[in-house]
Amino acid sequence: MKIGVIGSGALGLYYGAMLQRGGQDVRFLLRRDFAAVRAHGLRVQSVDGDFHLESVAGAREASELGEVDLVLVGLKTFANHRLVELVRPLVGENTAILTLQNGLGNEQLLAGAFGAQRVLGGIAFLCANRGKPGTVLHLGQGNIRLGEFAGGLSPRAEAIAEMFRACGVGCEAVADLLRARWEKLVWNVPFNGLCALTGKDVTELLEHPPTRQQVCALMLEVVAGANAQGLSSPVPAEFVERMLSFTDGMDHYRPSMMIDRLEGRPLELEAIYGIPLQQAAARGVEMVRVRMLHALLALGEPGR
Ligand SMILES: NC(=O)C1=CN([C@@H]2O[C@H](COP(=O)(O)OP(=O)(O)OC[C@H]3O[C@@H](n4cnc5c(N)ncnc54)[C@H](OP(=O)(O)O)[C@@H]3O)[C@@H](O)[C@H]2O)C=CC1
Ligand SMILES: CC(C)(CO)C(=O)C(=O)O
Repeated sequence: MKIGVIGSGALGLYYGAMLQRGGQDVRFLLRRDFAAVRAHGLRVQSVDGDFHLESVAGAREASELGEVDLVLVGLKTFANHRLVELVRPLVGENTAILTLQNGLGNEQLLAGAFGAQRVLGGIAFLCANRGKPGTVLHLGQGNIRLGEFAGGLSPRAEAIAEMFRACGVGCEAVADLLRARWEKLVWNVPFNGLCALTGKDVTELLEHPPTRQQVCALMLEVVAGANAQGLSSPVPAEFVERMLSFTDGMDHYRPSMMIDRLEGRPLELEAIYGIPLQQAAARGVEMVRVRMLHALLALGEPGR
């Protein structure tokens, strides 16, 4: 498969590298890493074993990548105002577009520009950070759950999931993408925001009983928001316990929103807070703690 990666940071470089190592024809839209990758290839430092790709196809302009079978989107959502123009040159008659970004609203944006039938979304359970230029750090996890924006289990989603698995990435096709997106928000809403706001990592938050309790309360609010959306089946309250014990297993992980705040970049507030708050409120669920967290995060944004 010809695959084009738009947004080649921690997530885009990691999955793109795995797919290339597994035999796919991958090309990357590169910015910060362009010169390093051109000179030395791409290095993946991974908990599953390091590897190096000597020859990597990359360009600084999307128009140089050519049409592909599959576009993988790994932009931060705060760069979504550029998303459509960056993806457009890669789209041919049969191109599918898979966004692995966090939060809500990304598939809608792509569907509005390219048609809902082209668009898939994926939820990445990945802990990856950027290393020095030309290097990506895979700290843990990596499984993906992906599905059609239009809903239902399609042969195309199954085939893409199979391709990821063949390249060493755990991947499952799901029929209800919206449910999977809300489940991911159960993790992202408390941890991304609280870590960005406090400068504490996930382990520090969970080892302090009062903040653990707040994490839990935030998760329950998101579950209530999710269950107002008419999902194929409700997200059970026990899901919160599962997310907490999953995170207990992470060793001082710093979510990317925390790193963005520490490094002075904008935060993915609209996709992870603004749109979920609107969608929950539209169905009669007011997520009060989430609203407070969103307000405090927005207050600290650059330029405010
Ligand atoms: N990192 C992770 O483990 C996970 C991330 N996610 C989600 O995946 C998405 C990507 O996250 P992550 O990889 O961490 O983010 P990064 O900041 O590491 O990567 C984003 C990439 O997009 C590039 N980019 C931004 N604007 C443009 C533009 N106008 N033109 C070209 N490239 C551009 C950046 O360029 P430049 O090289 O100049 O910085 C960077 O390479 C987010 O939605 C995140 O929430 C989801 C699960 C796990
Ligand atoms: C839940 C986690 C940390 C990794 O599985 C993640 O995907 C994220 O940072 O968004």
